[in-house]
Amino acid sequence: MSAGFGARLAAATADHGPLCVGIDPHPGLLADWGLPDDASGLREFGLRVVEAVGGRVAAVKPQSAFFERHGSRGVAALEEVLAAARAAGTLTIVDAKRGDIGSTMAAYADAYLRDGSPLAADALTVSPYLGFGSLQPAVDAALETGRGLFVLCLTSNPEGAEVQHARRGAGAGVESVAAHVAREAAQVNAPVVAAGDALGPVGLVVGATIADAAARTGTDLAAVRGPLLAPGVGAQGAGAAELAAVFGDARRQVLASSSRGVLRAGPDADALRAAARAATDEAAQALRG
Ligand SMILES: O=c1ccn([C@@H]2O[C@H](COP(=O)(O)O)[C@@H](O)[C@H]2O)c(=O)[nH]1
Repeated sequence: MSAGFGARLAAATADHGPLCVGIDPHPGLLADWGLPDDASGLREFGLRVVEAVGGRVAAVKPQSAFFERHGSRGVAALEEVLAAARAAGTLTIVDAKRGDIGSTMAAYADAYLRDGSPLAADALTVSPYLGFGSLQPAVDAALETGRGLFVLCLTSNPEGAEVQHARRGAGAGVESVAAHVAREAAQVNAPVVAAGDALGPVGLVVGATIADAAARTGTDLAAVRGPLLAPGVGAQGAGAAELAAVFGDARRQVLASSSRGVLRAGPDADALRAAARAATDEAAQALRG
């Protein structure tokens, strides 16, 4: 891969708009689509989404949990969906929220961020709650291979606040956990951006549902100089107004993410495409206007 993830994502959003379509094969959606709740159903579901929106949206984001439900066959289906998205020229983000001590994190990095791995994606969601430093092997792999990370920062669920808004440090150095995560990501991105990339490889997950939490926690999203993955659009209730209000100055870094909001239009490919187009237009108006 020649360009870094931040640069590739910036190019993809310039071409297709700031939307990522989540591939979340919920049991209920599989039933609505007339597919069995087994590995063959997952595979068909994922491939139909890629067929409908591949080459038309900036990225797709398979949710690993729904594939893991069906064990090794489910993971094999995820591998096929990733390969199909790659073949369609669409960026892939595996939403697996991995995080562990450094040596185990290195194994996760090998699985999701190394050339030739069957689960390799363009980016991976990771959890910083074993300490941001525990993510270093994944940061190194992302920098080496031109891939990216999205680190959980201010997640879309209300329970996230009890950890992410908590204060750490002492004296003048007191800051929220979310602000600390953002500052650590900014430090990795700074040299990459200084070298000319539009965005660095370490992004954050910041829910479109968090209202004014970035300001309340002192989290400087624009300063991260990395992409901001914004789940919560559609089924969780956020739309254009929320995207514009949450991200303010950082709005050009945002990749809005919608799963059920698009997937409920399926299984018809034209209907899926139309739902993705409408969600893209709404996000573009909120974030690029
Ligand atoms: O803060 C977060 C982080 C990840 N997610 C994931 O995004 C999708 C949302 O699905 P919708 O159907 O669009 O609600 C899902 O895979 C979550 O695990 C999130 O929602 N919030």
